[in-house]
Amino acid sequence: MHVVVNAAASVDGKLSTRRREQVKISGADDFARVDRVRADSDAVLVGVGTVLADDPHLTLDDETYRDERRADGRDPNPARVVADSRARTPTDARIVDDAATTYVLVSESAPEDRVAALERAGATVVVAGETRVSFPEAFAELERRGVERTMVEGGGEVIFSLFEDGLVDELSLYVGSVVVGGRDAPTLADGEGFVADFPTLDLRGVERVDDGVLLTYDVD
Ligand SMILES: NC(=O)c1ccc[n+]([C@@H]2O[C@H](COP(=O)([O-])OP(=O)(O)OC[C@H]3O[C@@H](n4cnc5c(N)ncnc54)[C@H](O)[C@@H]3O)[C@@H](O)[C@H]2O)c1
Ligand SMILES: Nc1nc(=O)c(N)c(NC[C@H](O)[C@H](O)[C@H](O)COP(=O)(O)O)[nH]1
Repeated sequence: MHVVVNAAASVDGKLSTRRREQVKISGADDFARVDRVRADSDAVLVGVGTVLADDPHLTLDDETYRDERRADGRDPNPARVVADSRARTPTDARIVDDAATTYVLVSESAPEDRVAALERAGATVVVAGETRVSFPEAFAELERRGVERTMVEGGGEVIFSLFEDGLVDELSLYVGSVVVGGRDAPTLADGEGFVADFPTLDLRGVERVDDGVLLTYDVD
């Protein structure tokens, strides 16, 4: 599985506020770039924290990208994937609607009634890991279902885990010209944090976009 992480952070590295309320960090050009990266992916993944905070739809905004994909014999929108160990995704979340295939990755500890409710709402549930989603296992299953390229749109807990598992191939970080602050505000990589063996990156590009900077990296 090729994994591309994309996020937008404030200059102080925050993805949202201490209240976990969404902040519009990207401008129009960056959101247009995000749409292109989505269009080039088989799936777009977020954590359930992002679903509960932002209720994202994760489909393509630009109809021409859907037309391109149809012409290539692909689904018009990439699949949507939620990492959701305990199946907390609300059945009326926008990510569960019928605009695209939705996979909910859960652990063996997910309550059966929640799993059944998500399946009834049209989601495909993939069980991987005992108490927390195991990304290596879940990605192997997604690959069996034809997902070879996944874009990850956050949040900080999921991004940290993917770095911890050594699964990230590329990172695009848009740094917006704003200060959010807050010691408890989500950052690009939260989780437990590393104390040694920090993942290192190769800086591939630096580009001014809107009034911020787009940094692109390959992960070693
Ligand atoms: N600026 C951006 O680019 C951007 C992008 C996405 C989210 N956000 C913000 O980030 C916040 C949400 O991020 P978050 O860090 O709270 O949540 P998250 O989206 O990273 O989801 C975390 C949840 O995912 C589930 N999960 C399942 N398996 C996991 C695993 N192996 N490792 C880690 N988590 C696993 C757990 O239930 C966990 O609570 C919101 O405030 C949102 O607005 C910002
Ligand atoms: N690239 C980016 N720039 C931002 O400034 C910001 N706040 C997000 N946040 C990611 C988050 O999950 C968003 O909610 C989805 O990018 C919305 O996706 P939809 O339009 O609903 O498909 N992402």
